[in-house]
Amino acid sequence: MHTLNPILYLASQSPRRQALLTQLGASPQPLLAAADEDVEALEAPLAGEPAAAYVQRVATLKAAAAAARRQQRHLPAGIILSADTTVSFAGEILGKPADAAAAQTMLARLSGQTHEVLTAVVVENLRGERRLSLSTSQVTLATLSAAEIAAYIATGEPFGKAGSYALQGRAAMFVTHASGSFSGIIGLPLHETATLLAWAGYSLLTVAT
Ligand SMILES: Cc1cn([C@H]2C[C@H](O)[C@@H](COP(=O)(O)OP(=O)(O)OP(=O)(O)O)O2)c(=O)[nH]c1=O
Repeated sequence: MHTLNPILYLASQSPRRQALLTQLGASPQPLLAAADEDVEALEAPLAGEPAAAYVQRVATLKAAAAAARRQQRHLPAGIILSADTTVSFAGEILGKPADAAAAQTMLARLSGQTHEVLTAVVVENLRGERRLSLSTSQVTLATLSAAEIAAYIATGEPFGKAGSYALQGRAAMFVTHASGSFSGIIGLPLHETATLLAWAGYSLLTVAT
């Protein structure tokens, strides 16, 4: 048994995105940046940039960088998928915390409040055409004590996560309400992703003989 699907390159170092795609039955191949490529620079918000514009711009930059990387490495043609997730609260972008103090500040701000989680996903087809989808979800956190925030940071979970928490992890106990896309909150909105993959000619349900 084999599928007729093209190669699917995942332009992400996130094991969660890999796992979420695998959950759909896809077989993504990582297409990672070289050590000397300045990936962090891609993720700097512009002054006054709205969160929705920011995630869409960064996800698009990630896809473009991956497409260039594929060509440089003379890898076979394939579909390219990238994504970017951020948290938006009170008009501000809350990205990944730089350190424990930054995580503490973010979690204290999000405590007892409702914020938005935005994920943009970009797919490039075999002809080099790109499509993007934006997923926006709302998450409400319980009021957190200083001790709870400190203990949560000590678990290490906030690091590498936009907004300094992981809904798929221990922070689930802090979430009183969430609406939107669960997979989008944790890094890859799967309905939107499947729709983009279908557009690009990557089938997730039909298996050829
Ligand atoms: C809010 C929230 C974010 N996150 C994560 C998803 C993203 O991986 C991360 C935001 O960082 P991103 O820059 O979107 O992604 P990444 O750096 O992990 O991977 P790459 O750029 O290589 O694709 O925050 C969770 O895992 N759970 C959550 O509940």
